[in-house]
Amino acid sequence: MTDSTAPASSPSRASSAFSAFSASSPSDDALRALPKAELHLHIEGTLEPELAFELAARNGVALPFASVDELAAAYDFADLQSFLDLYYATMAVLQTEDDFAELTRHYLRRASEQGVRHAELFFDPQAHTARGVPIETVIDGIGGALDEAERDLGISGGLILCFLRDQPVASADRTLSAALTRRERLLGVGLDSAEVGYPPSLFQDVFARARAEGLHAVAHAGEEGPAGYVVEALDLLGAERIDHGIRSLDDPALIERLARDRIPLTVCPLSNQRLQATPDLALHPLHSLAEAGVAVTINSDDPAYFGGYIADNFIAVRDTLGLTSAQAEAYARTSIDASFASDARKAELRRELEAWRG
Ligand SMILES: Nc1ncnc2[nH]cnc12
Ligand SMILES: [Zn+2]
Repeated sequence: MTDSTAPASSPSRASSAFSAFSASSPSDDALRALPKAELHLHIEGTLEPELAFELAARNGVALPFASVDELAAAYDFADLQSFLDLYYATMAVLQTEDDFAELTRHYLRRASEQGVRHAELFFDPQAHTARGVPIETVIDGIGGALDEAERDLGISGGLILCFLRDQPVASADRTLSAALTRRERLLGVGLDSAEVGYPPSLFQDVFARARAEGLHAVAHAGEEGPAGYVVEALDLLGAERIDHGIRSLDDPALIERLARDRIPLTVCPLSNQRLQATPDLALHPLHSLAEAGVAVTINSDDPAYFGGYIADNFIAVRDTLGLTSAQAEAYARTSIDASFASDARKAELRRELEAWRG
């Protein structure tokens, strides 16, 4: 793999020392140390089997599996829906504010070890309120752990409330109203869950209301669904980033638009492999999107289920598609640029990236 596949923002310098660094293949440790922003991470998707069983026992919730090993063995998915069925069933163990805080603490500790310096966490409140868990319990638990991580680990970040697109629009509307009691905790809103048959257009009004509250807007689109859903997410929801978006490649005009308007795609290689959104990681379109000038970032989606956290995704990309140090740095820089961090925080993170290069 040569530098010709580097993302558009990849640096170029004349010095031979830099060129040697630039073309080298980074070690696992270097990829873990690479300062980066995680922009596509469902906090419920970080629930590891061990913690799921611990919380099940603590809360008296029955899991439909006899052991940690039996649960882990079920992580063999044919598509998005087969994953979602298990994902929603397992998260029933999350009941109290403490449970949500503990889940988030576990994730942020791991994220820190994987070089995450800024984390924008998706959460699915409707999956919890439907079980009788108040939305304040969810937001206060996750938000409290984020505050601790800022203090103890130096990780900045925030929360993005995702509407479940396979639930009625009226439920999304009620969820937004309820969440606005914690407005200061929210960075933005997103759209997730089963995609095909649930176009973004359904959620135009609720996204307009969220944007009027000053919230950022992102949306899953083009994971399993068509490129047309990406266009709808941009035109009708005002999405500032597209989560996944890999099917955009089916529409050359859309690719041109994404590149021209610098609309980031938060891509999740291991997820796409595990959910068969891409037939083989070696054929993943990550670098093709970057070569087309699209602002692409590497993320982990639901790492407890898909075999790896964010640095593991970088490592898997290196081992299958190839990844030079310059490319890794460029993907990390794009993640900082595409984040909703303040300009001051972005400047700090870019300095950390410079220091990583050495
Ligand atoms: N990959 C994914 N796509 C859509 N909804 C999700 N919820 C959690 N993970 C998801
Ligand atoms: Zn996702």
